[in-house]
Amino acid sequence: MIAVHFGAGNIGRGFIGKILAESDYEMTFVDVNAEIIDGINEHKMYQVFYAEEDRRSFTVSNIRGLHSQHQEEEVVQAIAQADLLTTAVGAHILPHIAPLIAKGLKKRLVENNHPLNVIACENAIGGTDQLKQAVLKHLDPVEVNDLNRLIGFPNAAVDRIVPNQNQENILDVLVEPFFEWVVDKRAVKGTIPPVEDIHFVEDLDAFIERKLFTVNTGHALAAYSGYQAGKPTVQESLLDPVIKEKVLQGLKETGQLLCEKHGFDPIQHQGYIEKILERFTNPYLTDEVTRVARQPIKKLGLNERLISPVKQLMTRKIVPYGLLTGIVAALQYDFSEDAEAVELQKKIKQHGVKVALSEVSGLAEDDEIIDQVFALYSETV
Ligand SMILES: NC(=O)c1ccc[n+]([C@@H]2O[C@H](COP(=O)([O-])OP(=O)(O)OC[C@H]3O[C@@H](n4cnc5c(N)ncnc54)[C@H](O)[C@@H]3O)[C@@H](O)[C@H]2O)c1
Ligand SMILES: O=P(O)(O)OC[C@@H](O)[C@@H](O)[C@H](O)[C@H](O)CO
Repeated sequence: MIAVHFGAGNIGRGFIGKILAESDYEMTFVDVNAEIIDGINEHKMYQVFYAEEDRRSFTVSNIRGLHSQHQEEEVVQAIAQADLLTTAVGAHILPHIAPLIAKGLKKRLVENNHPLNVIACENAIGGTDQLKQAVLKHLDPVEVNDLNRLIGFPNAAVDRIVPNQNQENILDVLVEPFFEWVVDKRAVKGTIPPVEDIHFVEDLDAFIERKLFTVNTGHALAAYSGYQAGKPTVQESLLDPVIKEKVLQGLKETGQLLCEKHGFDPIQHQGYIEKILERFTNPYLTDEVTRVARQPIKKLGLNERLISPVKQLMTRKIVPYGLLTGIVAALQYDFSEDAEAVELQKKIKQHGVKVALSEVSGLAEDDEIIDQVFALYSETV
């Protein structure tokens, strides 16, 4: 079995690559990073280490690398023959890889009648749908018809904390032991050759909102508050009782939404929150706040971890002050090495908080959320 995976970064190597290789897939990693691709082709293996006392290690082998810009023909050929296509590049990169994926799928539709599934393993609601829409732009009506018959685009939720790496060998990855990969069963075409650790579900919406609005909302609250308090890592941020309380408040608010909307049991959900806080404070991981806070413009999007739960709670007549305060902290994230943070600060300076938030979130300028955020923001300056 052959898997083509776009994005040989932290999640690509530390999560997707490991799981697929363990299920006997031959992995073709596609990336723009020549150093990583050359390393994969030179060593043909790497190690995944678990962030735990025993530091278990796993060898991932049967891998090769292709450069997405310099080896287009090889990538197209690989897609034409693949049994599974996955991505972990960042949701904002999906439109950039869509043309090459489309080329590969066009060739495949001519040469290969076997169904194929494409799974975007990104932190986004409907990440695979976004990729499919971007791919469709490059196909003619007959190809679209064939694609809809033979190519599945199931959405997915992926969960494993993989921080920025500092390993001696650039291919090796230190990851937390916990992981969860949940895929929407309803959108699968044909069958995906067995992958032991994929969990197929009929109700992905509940799983993905639970993950994004707990793990990623909690993470974002910890990182933006931690950054404001001068903490270098998520681990250190959560040692501060004031920051921990802010995270707990926000997760209490998203928890209320998730339990009401999806019927999660409140006691079990509390257990889920506690387990996540334990994961955030894993002493064997060093997770920089600037990784978790990265791309604040994306994170302030309408369907994202902060604005979406606030919007849904406000529709239910609940004003979630913990999350609103988190949005203020995100608006104040001014890390100079993060291009989106720089752009956001520029927008705020030029147009003010209300216009800037409206632009990045897609909320109308007179939306109640923007008024609430503005009031809280004004108290801090
Ligand atoms: N790291 C985590 O803890 C974690 C956990 C769950 C989900 N995710 C999600 O996984 C995705 C990847 O995150 P990551 O932490 O692995 O980031 P990363 O930066 O480590 O990896 C992204 C990889 O994509 C590559 N890339 C960028 N543009 C490309 C292009 N045009 N073509 C091919 N490759 C390209 C980069 O070179 C890099 O190797 C994101 O959507 C993230 O939200 C991350
Ligand atoms: O990857 P992002 O930027 O969407 O979010 C940063 C972190 O919250 C995220 O990478 C988590 O570590 C991950 O989602 C855990 O499963």
